[in-house]
Amino acid sequence: MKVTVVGAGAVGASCAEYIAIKNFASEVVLLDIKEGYAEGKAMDLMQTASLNGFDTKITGSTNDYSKTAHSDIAVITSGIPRKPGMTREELIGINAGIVKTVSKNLIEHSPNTIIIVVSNPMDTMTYLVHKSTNLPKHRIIGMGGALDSARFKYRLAEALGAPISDVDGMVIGGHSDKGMVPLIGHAARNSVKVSEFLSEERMQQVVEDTKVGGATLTKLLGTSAWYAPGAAVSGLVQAIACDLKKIYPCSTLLEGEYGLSDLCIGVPVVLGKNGIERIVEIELSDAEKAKLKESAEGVSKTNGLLEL
Ligand SMILES: NC(=O)c1ccc[n+]([C@@H]2O[C@H](COP(=O)([O-])OP(=O)(O)OC[C@H]3O[C@@H](n4cnc5c(N)ncnc54)[C@H](O)[C@@H]3O)[C@@H](O)[C@H]2O)c1
Ligand SMILES: O=C(O)C[C@H](O)C(=O)O
Repeated sequence: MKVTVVGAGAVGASCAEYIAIKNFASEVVLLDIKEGYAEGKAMDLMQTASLNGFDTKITGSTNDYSKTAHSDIAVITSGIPRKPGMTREELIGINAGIVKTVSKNLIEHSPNTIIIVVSNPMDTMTYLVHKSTNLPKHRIIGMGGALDSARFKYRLAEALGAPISDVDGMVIGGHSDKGMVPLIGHAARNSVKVSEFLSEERMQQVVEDTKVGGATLTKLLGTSAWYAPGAAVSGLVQAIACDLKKIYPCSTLLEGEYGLSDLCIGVPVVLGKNGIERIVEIELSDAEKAKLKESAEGVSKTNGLLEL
């Protein structure tokens, strides 16, 4: 199992590290445009192998895509991150050009690869990969919901005073400050709805804290987060590589599901060896449907800024 990660920055390196530590891939190639950077990150990570007990071989490449040939899975983390006060949507001008070039280069050397898009604004970048390549839809996956759901669970556990392993919750919709739809009505503490434990006000606070999860960290760090994003990507990669058939909310091209079409947005999907093996349509309340529709309108508006 060969995995390529393009963009050896904060998220790309974190993602490579988690993939290696989980020890399911034979090879991870890190590629970056900055001279020597990916090679340096790869060497540093390889020097953790005996300490962390993994056998995955990590190599680096400065923009040489021949090294990525025959990748089963390719992750795109190349592009600029936001600074405090910015929205993800403001990154479109620079990142669209990068994502378009990178996906073209990847497919040239790995025509059968499954692409996971991470660069922001992620839903629009995922849509761009659809529009600019001829990959089938099940092989183009946007990562956002897995991260947002992890943050939702963190906030739920905090509010409940419960261990995170006792908590279940999912965030669908666009990966944006305004567009996320944390499904609080479905969230549970070991099968008991969280509304049994939390007031309406506290639940709303959890929802709001979740939606600004990325912005909160960006303000604290001066750039956007990388540990949880890297871990979330590694979860998706593992589900595909090991054919786990796990459900994650991922950004995928909708063609009528949830009453939406011609955009990529986060909905629950089953991930296995073929990439997105099924879009799962869950029953939503009228309020949740309205929020998803509003979120989709936001994503479509950003998609409208693409030069296709
Ligand atoms: N979808 C998500 O949930 C999520 C989570 C975190 C970050 N992100 C996004 O991921 C992207 C990367 O974030 P980061 O913190 O790792 O940034 P970073 O600046 O640390 O790393 C980005 C890397 O991309 C490289 N790069 C730029 N252009 C390239 C090209 N054409 N080819 C190859 N490499 C290129 C840069 O040299 C840099 O090393 C940002 O757009 C950020 O907003 C998304
Ligand atoms: O917040 C960001 O800009 C990065 C990423 O989308 C995140 O949610 O951490």
